[in-house]
Amino acid sequence: MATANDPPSSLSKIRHIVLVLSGKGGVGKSSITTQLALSLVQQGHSVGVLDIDLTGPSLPRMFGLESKKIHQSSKGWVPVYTDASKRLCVMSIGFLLKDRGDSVVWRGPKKSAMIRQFVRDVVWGELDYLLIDTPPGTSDEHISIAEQLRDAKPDGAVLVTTPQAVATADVRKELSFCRKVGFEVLGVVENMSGFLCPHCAECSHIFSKGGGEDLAKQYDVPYLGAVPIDPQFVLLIEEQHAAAAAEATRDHEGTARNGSGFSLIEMYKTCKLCPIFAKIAEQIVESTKDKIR
Ligand SMILES: Nc1ncnc2c1ncn2[C@@H]1O[C@H](COP(=O)(O)OP(=O)(O)OP(=O)(O)O)[C@@H](O)[C@H]1O
Ligand code: SF4
Repeated sequence: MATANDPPSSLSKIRHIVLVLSGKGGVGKSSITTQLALSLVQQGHSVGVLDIDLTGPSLPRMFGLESKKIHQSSKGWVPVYTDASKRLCVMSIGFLLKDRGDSVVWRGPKKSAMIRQFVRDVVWGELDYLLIDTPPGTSDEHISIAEQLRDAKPDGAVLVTTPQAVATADVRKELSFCRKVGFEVLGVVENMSGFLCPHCAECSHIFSKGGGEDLAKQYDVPYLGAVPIDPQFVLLIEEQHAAAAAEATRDHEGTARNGSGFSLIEMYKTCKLCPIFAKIAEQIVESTKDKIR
């Protein structure tokens, strides 16, 4: 018989659970989660992505799924699949809002209840990786997810920072949070580490550099790599957004639907950040391969 301490059965067929955290907002946590998911899928893994940023959910847009809604099955909420191959699915509060512009202004208990539902009532099925994208800082959402995952043995957390001292200072708080709640730190990623010129692929370090690597050394945690700002990645997301909007309009008008033809998984292969993330994903696979949940 299941007891209160048993891990949620919704997570029982998930091999690895990895959280993505950052101390500061806007450092690119959702972009990192998205690209990590795409890289893991390209390497043959099945991936689910849970967005617990309840006040600023950006994953539906990142994955071109803004017009999608969640379906309820007899077993619970069915996440949204990005394509017919069913290798990548996403769950976000963004799919539950009536209007994309609706804001979520909730106190702690309501947020905790929502996160509990996201962990327990989603039909994730069999997955190699569940990536959990969190809001910045160490807020109600973080405490709730730590409580919900207490018995589910998550593999650990990836911390995202930008190179500047102000961002790395905030990541220190995140490191201390991970230690308090028992999340292993799988590594630090330094995002927005230089600017990739779209013309010649030269990387200019417009901010300082090396803050993420220094932090990793100081705290004796793995450094997973530096990710430059790539304007092509922003264009890719915009292009996908336009394709998804056109598809939603066709649906609305009742035009025969054959999909937008845009596959983020395929298109991402053309992005200069793709090989960088392939290496980051390989390191995460290596560090989690012997962990059994
Ligand atoms: N390496 C990158 N190259 C190009 N654009 C990037 C990169 N990283 C992030 N961005 C862009 O910066 C913006 C903010 O990124 P993102 O939404 O991922 O940040 P976040 O840390 O998740 O924000 P929030 O604080 O809202 O959770 C987005 O428009 C994203 O496309
Ligand atoms: S990096 Fe090279 S190609 Fe890019 S803007 Fe500068 S000079 Fe021009």
